[in-house]
Amino acid sequence: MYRFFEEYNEEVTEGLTDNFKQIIHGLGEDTSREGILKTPERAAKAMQFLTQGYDADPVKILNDAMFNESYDEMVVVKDIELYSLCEHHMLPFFGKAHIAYIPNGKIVGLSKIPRVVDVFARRLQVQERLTHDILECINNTLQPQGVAVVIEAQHMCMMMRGVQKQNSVTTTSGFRGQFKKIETRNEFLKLISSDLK
Ligand SMILES: Nc1nc2c(ncn2[C@@H]2O[C@H](COP(=O)(O)OP(=O)(O)OP(=O)(O)O)[C@@H](O)[C@H]2O)c(=O)[nH]1
Ligand SMILES: [Zn+2]
Repeated sequence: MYRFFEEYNEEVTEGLTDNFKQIIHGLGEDTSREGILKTPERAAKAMQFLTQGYDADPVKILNDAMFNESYDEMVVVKDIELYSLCEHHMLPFFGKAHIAYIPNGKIVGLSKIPRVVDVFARRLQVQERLTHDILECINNTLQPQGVAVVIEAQHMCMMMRGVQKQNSVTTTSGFRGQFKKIETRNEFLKLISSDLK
């Protein structure tokens, strides 16, 4: 889901470039200065890159890589790095997602799980909805016996500005199916907190 230069939508790039020029001017900068001359266009492309998740179909990503398999133990993919933008300030929040599911006759290609994380992270988000979007997408598409999502993230809007707390980490989680059971949930939480590599 990584855009290449050719794939930037020209009309969108032009519109965003004009707007970024105004923003930069509004901030008191000289938009004709050499170092800044191309910045509106760079920013327009950067923002399109960071929100490319709107164009992707996470259901298709999962559906195209599902295989019949009788394995019915927990599958855990942990420490998936993620970068998103908070919808309130459009500043980054970033951290890790830990995801598990228990198959119900079908497994999914492992790389597709981080891909689904990226599809939802590369949009304007709040951490709670990001967690929920990933959870529901895997639950509805793979229809496993259970699915669990934990996200730990730091929000630049709480670090660089506003309350200016550098060390707070926000954790959100969601559980479906078998993970509603305390033993299953505990096994997952133990696996994601272990240092086993
Ligand atoms: N629940 C939730 N809140 C978020 C997330 N990202 C940013 N926020 C918060 O969104 C809130 C917006 O609050 P407002 O009072 O409207 O905005 P603000 O005046 O800029 O708030 P401060 O950040 O406290 O200065 C802030 O409390 C942010 O910390 C998120 O992913 N989830
Ligand atoms: Zn914010």
